[in-house]
Amino acid sequence: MTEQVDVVVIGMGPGGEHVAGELAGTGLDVVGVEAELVGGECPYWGCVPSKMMIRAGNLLAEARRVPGIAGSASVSPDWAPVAARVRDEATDDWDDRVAADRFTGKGGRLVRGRGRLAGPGRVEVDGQVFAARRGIVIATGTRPQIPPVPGLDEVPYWTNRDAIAAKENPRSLLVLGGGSIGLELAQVHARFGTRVTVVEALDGLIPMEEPEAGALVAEVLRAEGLTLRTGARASRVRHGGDAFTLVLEDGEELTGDRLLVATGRRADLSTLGLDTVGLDPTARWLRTDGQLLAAPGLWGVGDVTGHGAFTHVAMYEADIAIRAILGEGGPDADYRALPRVTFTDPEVGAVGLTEKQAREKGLTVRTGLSQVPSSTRGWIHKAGNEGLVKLVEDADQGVLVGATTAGPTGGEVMYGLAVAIQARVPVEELRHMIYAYPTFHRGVEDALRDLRRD
Ligand SMILES: Cc1cc2nc3c(=O)[nH]c(=O)nc-3n(C[C@H](O)[C@H](O)[C@H](O)COP(=O)(O)OP(=O)(O)OC[C@H]3O[C@@H](n4cnc5c(N)ncnc54)[C@H](O)[C@@H]3O)c2cc1C
Ligand SMILES: NC(=O)c1ccc[n+]([C@@H]2O[C@H](COP(=O)([O-])OP(=O)(O)OC[C@H]3O[C@@H](n4cnc5c(N)ncnc54)[C@H](O)[C@@H]3O)[C@@H](O)[C@H]2O)c1
Repeated sequence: MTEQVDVVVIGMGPGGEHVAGELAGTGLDVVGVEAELVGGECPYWGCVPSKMMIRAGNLLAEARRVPGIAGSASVSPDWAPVAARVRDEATDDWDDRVAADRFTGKGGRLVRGRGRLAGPGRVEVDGQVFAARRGIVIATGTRPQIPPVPGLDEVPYWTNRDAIAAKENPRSLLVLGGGSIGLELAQVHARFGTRVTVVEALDGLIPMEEPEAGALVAEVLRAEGLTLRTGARASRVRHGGDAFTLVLEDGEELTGDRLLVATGRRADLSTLGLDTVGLDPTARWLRTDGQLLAAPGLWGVGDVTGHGAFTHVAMYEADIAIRAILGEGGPDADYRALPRVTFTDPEVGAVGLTEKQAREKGLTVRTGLSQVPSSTRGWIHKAGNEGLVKLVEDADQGVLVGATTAGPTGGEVMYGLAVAIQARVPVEELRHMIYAYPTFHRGVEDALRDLRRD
């Protein structure tokens, strides 16, 4: 039995839910297919609960900064309210009824199960086949990429899902991977009293961002008592007597009650029936054009496209696909000003290219750097003022192509620079505008002054 509908969306995470909900709201006959929870990784095991944990950890850190500035404070960390908030407020105990009702309330039809393509314009879910008149959208996200470390597949390691669902914070935690997931969760747990060790294979932390930002975060984490091993590869993992042992290539052995593997994420295209529409099921990402089209009548949005594993990218791409499916047209996807925030403390905001990426593109690069502690606001702020602003200029064009803003509210400070990069505001123009005193974003003015040819 084949059922005719207008649109089928496979995967109802932030990207898929947005496409499906908006299109259903226009009166189209939309089927949303979801194998797990409507809402996807972000609200149940990602952004939202992790940021609740970070909010709690940051409160503890702020309280510990009271001495010398505002008297004294005694802090007794307790994970119970954090775990309760994650259960009760963020995830409804991992129940997606509210999200499912939100979609069906717009007129959409939710089909629970695993969807796969069954030829052009057709999707199969557990034997049920839907033929889509207007289009199909693949929004199936990513899952953790587990590295081939000997022994790892035999031990009960944590992924982000276990870490988010944990009712207790462990006494000690090994974190494999010093990217966003690893560092955000590492710092939170350390602030709650867990002994944390981070092992990162590359030479610095958050290696996809500017090395200055990684070095700054490393300095702060070390000062907070975390043990960091960068440029370190695990050669074996063991588990016994309730403890994990990570053996590094240089022979060092690290132990912990829990092991969190946060070594990146990957899309799994192998089970989506892509071969039935002439696409490569062994590809790393679903390749799309500027309108997010992967093949005639087939769109891809979100993590699965490989343009940046962020909820805001999924939502942005969803909007483009919605317009394309409705035949409204509109500009192609433009990732020049793609913003990222690693929600460590200091927060690391970043947008556009890093200096290295700009040089690899053959641009004539000038960089400018300023330090938050030497700005007026940073000096006033005192404890917890670590941070920097780094700008990357295309010197031939006289415009910024990248920026990093680490520090208190670093993610918010980044916004103005994202506008500058997106709108190609001339650096000369940025140099001659007024920056409110004494804000953290005045560090941008200092960094502009520092722009020089290297
Ligand atoms: C710990 C953590 C913290 C994060 N923090 C942030 C943050 O602060 N800010 C930010 O922007 N991003 C953050 N992210 C990333 C963010 O969660 C993802 O970028 C976002 O969820 C991607 O949305 P998506 O719709 O592409 O995919 P997903 O959210 O992965 O949703 C895909 C959905 O598709 C379903 N699915 C897969 N295959 C099928 C199939 N064949 N049939 C039916 N359904 C299927 C899955 O069950 C899932 O529900 C974080 C991620 C993690 C893990
Ligand atoms: N604040 C945010 O927006 C936020 C937060 C968390 C996650 N995310 C998204 O989720 C994605 C996945 O997060 P992630 O932290 O898993 O990936 P990541 O790519 O950010 O970092 C993974 C890190 O693990 C390292 N690594 C890989 N293999 C290793 C090994 N065998 N041993 C030691 N280190 C190894 C990598 O060099 C890298 O630094 C991020 O890229 C990001 O897009 C976003």
